[in-house]
Amino acid sequence: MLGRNIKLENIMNDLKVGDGAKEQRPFEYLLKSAYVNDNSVHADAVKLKAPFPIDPEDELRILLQSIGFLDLTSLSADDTYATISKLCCSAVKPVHDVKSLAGDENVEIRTASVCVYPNRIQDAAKAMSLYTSKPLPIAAVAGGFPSGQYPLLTRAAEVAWCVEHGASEIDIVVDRSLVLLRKWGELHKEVNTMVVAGKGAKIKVILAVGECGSLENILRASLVCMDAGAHFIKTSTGKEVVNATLPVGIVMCRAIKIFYSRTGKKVGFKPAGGIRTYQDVLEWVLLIKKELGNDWLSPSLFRIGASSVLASIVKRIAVLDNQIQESRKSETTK
Ligand SMILES: O=C[C@H](O)COP(=O)(O)O
Repeated sequence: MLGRNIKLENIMNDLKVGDGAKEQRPFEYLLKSAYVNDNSVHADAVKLKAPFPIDPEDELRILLQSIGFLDLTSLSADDTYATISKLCCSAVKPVHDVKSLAGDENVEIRTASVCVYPNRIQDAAKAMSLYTSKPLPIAAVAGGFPSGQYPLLTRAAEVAWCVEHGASEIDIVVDRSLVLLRKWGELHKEVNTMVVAGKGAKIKVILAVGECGSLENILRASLVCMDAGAHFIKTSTGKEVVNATLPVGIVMCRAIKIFYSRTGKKVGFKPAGGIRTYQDVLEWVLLIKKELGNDWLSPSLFRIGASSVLASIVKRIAVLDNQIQESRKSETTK
């Protein structure tokens, strides 16, 4: 038996709220009463759309920091060693020297991890060893990615296999039918089984929000996945028609906040899928700052999953770097 079979109604009775006091209401009550006001969430999301203009030095700092949040991803059916090697090379040296920074600050700019299919884990490990003496974590997708429509036994075995072959982070998918049919006990069991199979690896649970039916389902599924042991909750696989959106991000962050206030446990958040531009990244960073605060602005609690946003960030960094240097020059010649 790979996982502990925990009954949802028995699990949360003794959880604590943030101040250490006992939470009286059981988790099941919280789950049943969890409610989303869709209109107000959508209105809050619109406010995140207009954070510009930002001071160039602040923007540069945020974009450089955001590289460190990236799970630099390649999840294509035609990935080969060559693709993964290129990915790893970009991950360990994502930008050329930024002249407006001190030299040693440049050395620290790397992505949080690389994210690949299980069969490419060893390619990533090999390539990483060629490019750096301090390899980045390798994340693998598993658990019947991207659909989750496979037996739990093989999905859990896939998680264990990935860990044995060198992945320290596993991005698993949920079976969307359990969310749509609100089978929360079964969802809890599935996620917990895969967490246990990961033997301590960081488990990011992908809800595939575009296929969850409603914001309320997303809120409830987020709570269940965290209670089942998810270290991160993640929006999307990148393969759904609708992937990461700001309203969904708000709801998932609020679930993280509720869970934290009940348990004192900080669960991470990973938007992924369709994040393509540096403006998207700025919006997600702002969302985290507003909803969860600066504590979450760290790779241990915030990741961005993206296969093709890095080029946009790097291009913008070069523009800002030039702009800052020009303005420093003109300051000194005054
Ligand atoms: O987990 C990451 C996603 O697969 C990335 O999606 P993307 O290719 O739309 O950036």
